[in-house]
Amino acid sequence: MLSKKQKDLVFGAALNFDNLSEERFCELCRHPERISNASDEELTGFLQIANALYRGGEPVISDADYDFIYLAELKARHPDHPLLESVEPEPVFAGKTVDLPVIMLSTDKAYSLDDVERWGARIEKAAAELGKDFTRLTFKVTPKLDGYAAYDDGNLFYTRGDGRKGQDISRVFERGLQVAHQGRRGLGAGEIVVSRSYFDEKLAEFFDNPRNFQASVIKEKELDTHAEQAILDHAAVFYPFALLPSWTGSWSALILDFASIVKDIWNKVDYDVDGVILEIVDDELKQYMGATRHHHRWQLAYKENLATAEVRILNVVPQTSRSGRITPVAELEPTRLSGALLSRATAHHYKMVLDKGIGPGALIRLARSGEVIPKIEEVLSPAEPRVPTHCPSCGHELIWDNDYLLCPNNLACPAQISNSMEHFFRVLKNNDGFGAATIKKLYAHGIRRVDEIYRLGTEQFESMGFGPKQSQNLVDQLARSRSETIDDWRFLAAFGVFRMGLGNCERLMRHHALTDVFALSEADIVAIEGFAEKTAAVIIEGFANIKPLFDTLMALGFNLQPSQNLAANTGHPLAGKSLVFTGTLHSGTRDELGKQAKAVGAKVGSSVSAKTDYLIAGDNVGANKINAAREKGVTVIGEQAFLRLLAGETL
Ligand SMILES: NC(=O)c1ccc[n+]([C@@H]2O[C@H](COP(=O)([O-])OP(=O)(O)OC[C@H]3O[C@@H](n4cnc5c(N)ncnc54)[C@H](O)[C@@H]3O)[C@@H](O)[C@H]2O)c1
Ligand SMILES: [Zn+2]
Repeated sequence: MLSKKQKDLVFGAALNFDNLSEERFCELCRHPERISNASDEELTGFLQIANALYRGGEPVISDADYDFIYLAELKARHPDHPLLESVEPEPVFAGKTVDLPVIMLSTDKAYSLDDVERWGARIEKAAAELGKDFTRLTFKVTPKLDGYAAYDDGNLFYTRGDGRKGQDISRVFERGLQVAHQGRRGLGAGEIVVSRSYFDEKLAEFFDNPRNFQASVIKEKELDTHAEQAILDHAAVFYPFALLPSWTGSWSALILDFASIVKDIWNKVDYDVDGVILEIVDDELKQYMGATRHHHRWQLAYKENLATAEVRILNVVPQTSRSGRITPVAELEPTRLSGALLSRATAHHYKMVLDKGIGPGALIRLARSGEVIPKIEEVLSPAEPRVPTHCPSCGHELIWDNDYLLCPNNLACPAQISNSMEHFFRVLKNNDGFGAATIKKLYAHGIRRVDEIYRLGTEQFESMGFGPKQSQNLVDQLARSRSETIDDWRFLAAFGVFRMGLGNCERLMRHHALTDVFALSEADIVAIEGFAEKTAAVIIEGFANIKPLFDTLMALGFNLQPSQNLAANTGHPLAGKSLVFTGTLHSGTRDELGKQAKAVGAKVGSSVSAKTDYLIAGDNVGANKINAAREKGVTVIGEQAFLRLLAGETL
């Protein structure tokens, strides 16, 4: 149950327990996994209450749980939900709100270098649009203070509130709060923070956590004596972001040394820090990029997800995959890791199970990777492994295929057939309701192929034990999956041909039309970059195997979108494009880069015309030249963007 103080925070934030009883709220706190069964009303109610408690200094769940479980659930259900698109408000205490001098937003979050690089690519694009040289931009990295956000305009002091209206808390300066580093007033946005070492030494017995303490500093009522003392001791201060220690440098310097820069900045201050903030130092570009309702596009919070845990394996069970390979799935002592409750992990294959001793009782180290079921990377203490001899699904004898155990009974193995059907709908993506449970039921009623599913009507679904509403929904979803457009490469990938996942299908179809894939020779496939000689024969055999099903489904009719690049006839993003280089380049001479571009099928010209696709602008290019190119409809890109295109990536 919640304490009186916590309940006051909820009511103070104009929330109540109408949609979600207090009991249910507490139940969902204790059992995060149950949030997936909560209704939408319960979920949003839960988030709002948890947020009000967090802002009021009484968090009931960890930040990682909040982000990775509860908020993630809302993101998965309703990516455009208004709660996700605005700043999470602070509860309004009894006082009145005032307009903030500037809008204070939240931050966009990144948890991997990939996320950071995607952000960089957006900045590079914006820079090119403004005719700015990306390589010359300065980036700044500062510690992300985990305190209480506030704004100091030199006259009044405000809380962040909902980002647009906050509360006047000027009183805390009257109480003696200092600006960090004996800074002056009026330095804008920052956070009220308390020294980590001081908190541990002097405050930990009186406050649950620093957040709890920070919230107490701004309370209207008289200050707790410990809080008062912390202010007088200058352990609690207002830290304007402008005074934070920082790293600055170019994008390439940042990316090259990312891990050590982050580590260094992270540990620079003796305050709670929950990440680092990356931003560009260029007012014009910042203004150009602007903000969503939630965050500035020129700023990014990088957080780390370092948690690992030592976990005991309870049992290892074999699972037959779509391709017949047997996956070893370890059942674990349920373990909480950066927010998620994990109870299963997979080993790569049975060879690894044997080599590393992945058996019941083994101790492993798990790291959270963003996948739902993590992979076992490290075995700390091995145990006797058990290797199955027969397929857990069909009972057929298993054979070894290199490192893998394989069920060769692919035509009649229930697991392989069901998983293939499930795979089809999952890859197609434009449908709902054909998950494992549905497919299992269909299999039990004799369904073996996807085309059979497409022929079912509501009556047949009902006769198989689906309710009337669900039956209608399944029929509607089947119709939807045939009427909504599907990229042709995605359609091909849904058949699950060995080695023909989404990436390879897309690559293949930049060169060949869907109807031609069954006539391809090994040489045709090997000629495409990214396909190895060894796999070409397997791929052709795989296509031959799916041909009957493919033809049947095509006859049913799907709304397929042919791939674009057929005309250029090589898969490369620069193929068939005309380029012009200008300005000082750093990664090679104009001639060298031109040659490389030609090698992938680009045409290189010396002056810009309406036929030019890309103007690659190095350093020291005048704005006039860039504007003139743009007026002709030419895309202006920087050297880095060009290098990425050259490497086969898209912008
Ligand atoms: N545990 C819970 O119950 C609970 C509930 C709600 C929210 N949360 C946590 O709060 C987070 C969202 O809070 P948020 O909206 O404040 O977003 P945020 O965590 O992204 O923080 C954004 C804020 O960072 C601050 N900041 C700190 N250092 C900065 C720097 N160097 N430069 C610029 N700004 C800096 C600014 O005040 C800015 O407003 C979630 O990720 C979640 O983890 C937890
Ligand atoms: Zn089998």
